[in-house]
Amino acid sequence: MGCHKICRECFYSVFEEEIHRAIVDNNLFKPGERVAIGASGGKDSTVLAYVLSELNRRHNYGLDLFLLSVDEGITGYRDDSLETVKRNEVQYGLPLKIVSYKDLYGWTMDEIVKAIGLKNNCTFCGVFRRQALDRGAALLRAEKLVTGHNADDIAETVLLNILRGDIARHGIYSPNAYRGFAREFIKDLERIRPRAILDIIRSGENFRISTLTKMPEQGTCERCGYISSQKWCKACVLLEGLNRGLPKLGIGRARAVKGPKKDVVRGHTRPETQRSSLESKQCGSLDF
Ligand SMILES: Nc1ncnc2c1ncn2[C@@H]1O[C@H](COP(=O)(O)OP(=O)(O)OP(=O)(O)O)[C@@H](O)[C@H]1O
Repeated sequence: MGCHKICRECFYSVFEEEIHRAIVDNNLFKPGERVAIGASGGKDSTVLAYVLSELNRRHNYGLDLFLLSVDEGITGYRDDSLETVKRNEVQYGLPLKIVSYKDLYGWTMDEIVKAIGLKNNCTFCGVFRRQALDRGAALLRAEKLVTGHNADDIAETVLLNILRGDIARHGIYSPNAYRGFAREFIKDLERIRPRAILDIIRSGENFRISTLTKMPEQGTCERCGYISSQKWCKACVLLEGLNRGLPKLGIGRARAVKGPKKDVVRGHTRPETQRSSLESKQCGSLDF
């Protein structure tokens, strides 16, 4: 697209056409597939739900689309956004499925925080959310799950993936602190050169994994049957700790669990507003 300035209408059309091209060029979907859209009620997944349902209609992808929301059980946090998702259900005519931590794990996030305090609650929330999306997709009999991510978040993740190798080796690894650092660094770069974000994403796309690198093998958890590269998935380890009154079980520098079992397709959008605070990132965000 280059660096042309375009008006709002043209932006919409270029944006949607780019997504269509990415879907077609990468054969992301097959006609007749059931696709769950991870719908948090936030801007990224709302854009994703809109664009995917629009393109599905416009280009006859033949997809069965569903909205899938995870209710973490945090008083005053998800309620408003669930209302947004319910509005999207009507606006876009997409069936909505809501799964809750309480139903899936027997604990709300409020109850978890009561048991473990505020220190490690992001770990629980993030791990449980990833698996909840996987479980919800299974309940919907969806072959694919799509989640929404904006360009800033993707650039941060590319940078973090580079930094992590080094940081982990030096034993000072703290994921939340480093995401904050990566975010500020990228914002500084963007101020000097607005294209920096897209360049970082492109360099991430060009990464090649050495054939000598041993990748974790994707298997299933012996306990719950959902995705895991270990005997027990991280969600089961954390849950076991909670239920036994040992909430520290599974917290620490254990290997991160892998993403959802379904193929995951991400909608990339640029955020409308720049978030300024280091702390502003929602905890337990979906890294990829
Ligand atoms: N509670 C949830 N229910 C369903 N899907 C979720 C939920 N939380 C996150 N997701 C999915 O993961 C994506 C990335 O989530 P993340 O927590 O990083 O928030 P975000 O980048 O602010 O996205 P959004 O603006 O959509 O909330 C979301 O766009 C959505 O597709």
